[in-house]
Amino acid sequence: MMYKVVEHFISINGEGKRAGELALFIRFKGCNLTCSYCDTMWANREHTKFTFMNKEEIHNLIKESKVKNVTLTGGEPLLQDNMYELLEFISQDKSVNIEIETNGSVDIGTFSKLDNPPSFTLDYKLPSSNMEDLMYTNNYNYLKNSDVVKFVAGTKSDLDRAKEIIKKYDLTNKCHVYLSPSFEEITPAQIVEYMKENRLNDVKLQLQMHKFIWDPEERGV
Ligand SMILES: C[S@@+](CC[C@H](N)C(=O)[O-])C[C@H]1O[C@@H](n2cnc3c(N)ncnc32)[C@H](O)[C@@H]1O
Ligand SMILES: Nc1nc2[nH]cc(C(=O)O)c2c(=O)[nH]1
Ligand code: SF4
Ligand SMILES: [Mg+2]
Repeated sequence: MMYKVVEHFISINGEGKRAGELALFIRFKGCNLTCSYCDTMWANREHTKFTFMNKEEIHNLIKESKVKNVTLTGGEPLLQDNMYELLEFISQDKSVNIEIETNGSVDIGTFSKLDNPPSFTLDYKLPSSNMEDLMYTNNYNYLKNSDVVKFVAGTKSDLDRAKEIIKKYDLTNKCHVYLSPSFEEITPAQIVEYMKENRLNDVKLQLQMHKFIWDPEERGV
């Protein structure tokens, strides 16, 4: 099976549990959502060029990189045909930590049953994304304590909704919970204020570190 890869690069992970650590990023083409704030819409467009890679080539890329942390992102990585087969293959290599950035609309149930399952960073798309209706909340039954549920907020009402969802599904007792500003739509300080006012314990503010280090529009960093 072949997978559509639009870019791969080594950087520090700007997001997630391993933020600040080196990671190899593999970005897959295409997405089923159109979030209002998406910073990688280019990867989702029909005309965007890609390279077909098979599972052995992807595993070789990982081995040759000599980087332990691998982030599969996109686009929506879990929508590639036969993603299960790729994950089954690369997860046999216990020397790598696989993280998957996924949008919260795709069922992660089958992937979480792998022998050595990857860590998921599962978004819950808030109202200002315009994608909330497509969230598949049954996924919260499959969360492991190494996973993350992430809320990208652009408004105060987004934060209210995130608070409700965290409570409704008891997320802080199931996994890590991150709140992240939709870049330049709300300030990190406003999120911290909200966390203080609402005593949001066990929730972490997360900033996209790479957008502070490099030009926020730059690709491949
Ligand atoms: C580009 S997405 C790719 C993976 C998957 N489609 C998803 O949405 O999780 C990777 C992460 O970047 C976040 N993101 C995209 N645009 C952003 C923005 N403008 N500000 C903050 N985070 C953003 C997404 O919410 C997601 O957590
Ligand atoms: N440095 C860096 N860290 C990231 N963490 C998640 C990313 C993504 O686009 O999914 C990303 C990215 O594009 N760059
Ligand atoms: S789900 Fe992810 S890749 Fe798709 S539009 Fe939203 S942020 Fe962009
Ligand atoms: Mg995600």
